[in-house]
Amino acid sequence: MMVGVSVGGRLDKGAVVRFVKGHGTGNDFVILPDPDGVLALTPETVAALCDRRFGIGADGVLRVVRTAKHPHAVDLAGEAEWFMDYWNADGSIAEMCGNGVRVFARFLAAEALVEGATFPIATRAGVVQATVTPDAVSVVLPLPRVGAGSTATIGGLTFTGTSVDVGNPHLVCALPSGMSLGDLDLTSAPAYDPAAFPTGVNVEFVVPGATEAATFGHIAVDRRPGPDHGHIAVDSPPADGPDRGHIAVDSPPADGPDRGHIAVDSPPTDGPARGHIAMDALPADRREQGHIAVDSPPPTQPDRGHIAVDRRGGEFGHIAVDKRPVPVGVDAHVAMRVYERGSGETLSCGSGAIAVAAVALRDAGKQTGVVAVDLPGGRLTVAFDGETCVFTGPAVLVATGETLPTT
Ligand SMILES: N[C@@H](CCC[C@H](N)C(=O)O)C(=O)O
Repeated sequence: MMVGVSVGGRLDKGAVVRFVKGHGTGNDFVILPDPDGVLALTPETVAALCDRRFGIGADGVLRVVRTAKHPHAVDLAGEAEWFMDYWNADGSIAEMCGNGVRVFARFLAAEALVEGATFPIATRAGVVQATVTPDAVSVVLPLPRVGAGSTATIGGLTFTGTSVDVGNPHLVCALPSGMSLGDLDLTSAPAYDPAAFPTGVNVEFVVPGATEAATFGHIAVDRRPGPDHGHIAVDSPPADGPDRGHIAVDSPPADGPDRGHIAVDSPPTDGPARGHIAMDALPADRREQGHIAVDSPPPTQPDRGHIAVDRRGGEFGHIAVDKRPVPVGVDAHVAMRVYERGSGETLSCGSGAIAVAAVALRDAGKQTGVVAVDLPGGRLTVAFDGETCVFTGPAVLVATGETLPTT
C-alpha cells in the first residue's frame, strides 16, 4: 500500500514502516512500533492507514513509543516504560482506548518488550496495569466516574442516557422496551449536547438484562429511507421439502425487477456442521450469484456462531446473529452497540463496555461485582471491587507487514 509517513518531523517519501495488525473483539488497530518516537504521525497519515479501502484498515492506530520519548507521556516515565499513543481512525487523538491497551499489551509481550506477565502501560488517561495470558488480556483501571444525564438523538429518536468518564467521554443510553439493538441505524453519528461533551462523546446503546441471542441477535435489512423496505418471510416447515426453509427478501417491492433471495438448507448439504446461505445479488436470470458459508459452531469459537453481512457506507445494513450462551456467575449482563467518536460504529469498544458495565452495576444497586458485556464483536467482562475495575477480553495479533514508500 502507498502510505506516506512523516519521519523525524518531515515527510519522508522513502519511508518503509513496519506495522502489526491486531484486534480486541473486532475493535482493530494498526500497531506502529516506534520506540524512539521518530515517526511524526499526522492526522492525515493516520486516517490513510485506517482507510479500509485505500489503506490497511482499522478503527485506530496504536503507536508503541517509549514513555520517555513522547511529550504527552514523559512525566510518566518513572511509572511505565511504554506509552500507548492512541489515534482514532479519523486522525483524532483520544485519552483512552480499552481494547487498544489490551492489544498494546499483547504486542509488548509478543515482542518481548516487557518482562513478566503483568506490567504497566502509560496512556493519556494515566498508567494502567496489564496482565497477559494466552487467551485474554486484563487491564486494571481506575473506577469510571458515572455522571449526569444527557441525551443522544439518532434517526429522529432521542434517547436518555448517563454520562460516564472512563478517561475518555461516554454516554450510555438504554433502549426503550420493545426496541432492539438491531433497530438502530448507526451509519451516521448520533447528535449530542455539545455543552455536556465539548470534546465529543462515544455513545453506547444498551439493552439491559440481556439474555441469549433473543435480545442481542438482530437482523436488519435495508435501511434505506422511504417506502421500499424489504421483508423476510420464513416458512416453517418449508414449502418444498421436509428439511428446507427459506427467507425471501424483496427489494425493491415484489413487483419490481430486482428480486433476491436467501435460501437456507438445514441440515446443510455438505457436512454435518456446515450450513450455507445463497444470495442472488441480482435477479435470477442474471449471472452474479454469491453465497456465504457459515460454520456452526465456528472453529475458533466453539460457543458462537454468527452471520455478518456489512455493507456500511452503502445503503444496506447488516445481519448479525449471536448464539453466545448466557454468562454464569455475573452480577449483570448487558448487550450494546456503540458509535465511537472519531471511528464510527465499531464492533467493540472497551472503554464503552466499562462505561456500560458501571451503569449496569449502579442500576443493579451494587458497588462491586462482575458485569458481562456482549458486543457485536464478542464478550468482555468488567469486575468492580469498589476501588478499581478489571477489564478482560481477548486480544489478538493477526498480521505484520510494511507500508510501501509513496511515489
Ligand atoms: N473512540 C474513542 C477512543 C477509542 C475507544 C476504544 N475503541 C476502546 O476500546 O475503548 C474516543 O475517541 O474516545
